[in-house]
Amino acid sequence: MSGAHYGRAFAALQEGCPSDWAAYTRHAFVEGLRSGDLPREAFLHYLKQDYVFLVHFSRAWSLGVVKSETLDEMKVCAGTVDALVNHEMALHVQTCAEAGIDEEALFATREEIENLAYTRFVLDAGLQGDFLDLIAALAPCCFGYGEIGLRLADEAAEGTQYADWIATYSGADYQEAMQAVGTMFDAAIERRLGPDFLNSPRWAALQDRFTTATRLEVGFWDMGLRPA
Ligand SMILES: Cc1ncc(CO)c(N)n1
Repeated sequence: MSGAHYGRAFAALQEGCPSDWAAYTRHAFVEGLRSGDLPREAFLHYLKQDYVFLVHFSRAWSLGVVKSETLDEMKVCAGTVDALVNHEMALHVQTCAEAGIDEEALFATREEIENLAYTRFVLDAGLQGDFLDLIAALAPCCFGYGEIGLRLADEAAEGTQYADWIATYSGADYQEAMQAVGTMFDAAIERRLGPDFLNSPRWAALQDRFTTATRLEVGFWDMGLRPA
C-alpha cells in the first residue's frame, strides 16, 4: 500500500522513516488483528486505552481549528473532530458494551504511560509550533490507520473476530475523511512552504515530528500487547 494515496506530503514523510513506518503498520498487534489470533483481552485493553486516546486526539484536532489560517483548514479540522467524537468512538463504545464495559467506565479508564506520552506529544507540537507542526504530528495516526485498514480488508482471515475494527478503518467514511485530510495537508504545506517544500529549511523538523509520532504509535501497540 503506497502512502501516495493520501497525498504528496504524507508520501514524503512516510518515505522519510521507512523502518519506523513498517514497525507501526506491520506490528505484531496488527498481524494479530489480521489473523484473528490477537487475544480478546489484549484487544479490549487496547480499545479502552484507545477510547481515552480519541478524547485527547479530538482535543488536538480542535487545536487545529484554533491554529487554522484558512476556512478550508478549519472545515477539515472541525469535520475530523465531529468524525472522531460522533462516529469513530461508536466502535469503541459498542464493542466495549458487548464486553460489559459501559461508557462511564470507559471514560474513567486509567490512562497508561504510552497513551499519555503520545497524545500530549501531539498537543504540545501544536501548542509550541504552528499548524504544520501540529498536522505533522497528527498525520501518522490518521494515515497509518487508513493504510492498515485497507490492507487488512484485503488480507484478513475470513470471518475474523476483528471484522468490525477493520470495517471502521477500511470503510468509506474513514477513507473519505482521510482523503480530505490528505488534500488539506498538501495545500497547507504548499501554502506556507511553497511547492518545493521538501527543500524548505523547516522540512527536517516536520519530519522529526512525524517520525516521533510514528514511534509513539509503535509504543501504543506494544502497550496493547502488555497484560493490562
Ligand atoms: C493510537 C491510535 N492511532 C490512530 C487512530 C486512528 O484514529 C486511533 N484510533 N488510535
